[in-house]
Amino acid sequence: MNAHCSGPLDAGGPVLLIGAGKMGGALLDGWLARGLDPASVFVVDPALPEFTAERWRRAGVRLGPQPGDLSGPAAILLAVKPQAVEGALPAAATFAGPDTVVVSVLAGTTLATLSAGLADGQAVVRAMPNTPAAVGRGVTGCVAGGQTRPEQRDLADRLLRAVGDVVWVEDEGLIDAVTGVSGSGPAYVFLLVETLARAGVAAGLPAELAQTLARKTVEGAGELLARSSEPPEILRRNVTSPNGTTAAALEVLMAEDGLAPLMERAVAAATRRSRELAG
Ligand SMILES: NC(=O)C1=CN([C@@H]2O[C@H](COP(=O)(O)OP(=O)(O)OC[C@H]3O[C@@H](n4cnc5c(N)ncnc54)[C@H](OP(=O)(O)O)[C@@H]3O)[C@@H](O)[C@H]2O)C=CC1
Ligand SMILES: O=C(O)[C@@H]1CCC=N1
Repeated sequence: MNAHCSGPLDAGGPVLLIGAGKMGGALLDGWLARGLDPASVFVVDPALPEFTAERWRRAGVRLGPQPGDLSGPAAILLAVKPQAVEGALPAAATFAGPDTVVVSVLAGTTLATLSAGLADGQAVVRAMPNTPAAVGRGVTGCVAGGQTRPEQRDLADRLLRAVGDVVWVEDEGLIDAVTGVSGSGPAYVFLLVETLARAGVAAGLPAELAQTLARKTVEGAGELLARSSEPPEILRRNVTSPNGTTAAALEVLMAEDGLAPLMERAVAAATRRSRELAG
């Protein structure tokens, strides 16, 4: 089952989200959009803006549970900043039961760090989603800790697959590069829109028109890529007439000092930062 399949999402028990900012909020919105029963969702986040809190409260999500309100949820989704992990793990440990799977989306926070803050034998999954999860179009790379039973891994998979595609790796070391490509990747695409619009202005377009054209172009190209079975290279070639305008632009972008080495450096920097966050 994936985000595009029918049938409401069923976690088989309560789900507790700890940290409901940009990523946690995107996951929660994705779950609700996929039909997860709001009454089974609990949120701990002392910093929720009131309009967001009110929207979720009205949807039936339960905010600010106390330990007596919830014991041993099926899953705890940890989505605080990596720097806040030490404050959040004790809360996760308080709510977790022996069968709870704790799924962390924290960049650079290792399975070992998570396990050290939880009860012995607690099932843990380290996941790296991305914000298109909010519209059911995310992609998440995950690795399961050794104590995680198959049905707990399946639950983590269901929660993450409800908001997009999911890939599992066996080697935790790969999650840093997953972060560099897909976790951070949406930002590179949004930057592309911004810079394409600015380049349009530099080429003589009014700013608003340049922004519309850049945004619609990336939206349309993404949709075409999503719907086509062709690899991106063929889609690129389909735009490129011999000796035409695209060829002129690609000569710049595909030069030795063009986009490829720049993207390689960017992804390497993100990957390195993810490793640094692990301490
Ligand atoms: N944004 C993204 O695209 C992605 C983010 N991630 C990961 O997701 C995690 C969250 O990132 P993001 O959503 O951007 O960050 P946000 O700051 O938007 O969200 C984190 C939320 O958690 C709250 N919080 C802090 N401490 C606690 C606590 N002890 N208990 C409950 N809530 C707490 C924060 O409050 P306050 O503001 O007061 O600190 C904030 O509201 C990070 O670890 C990041 O690495 C992973 C993939 C993609
Ligand atoms: O920038 C970050 O650290 C997080 C992880 C991936 C996307 N945002």
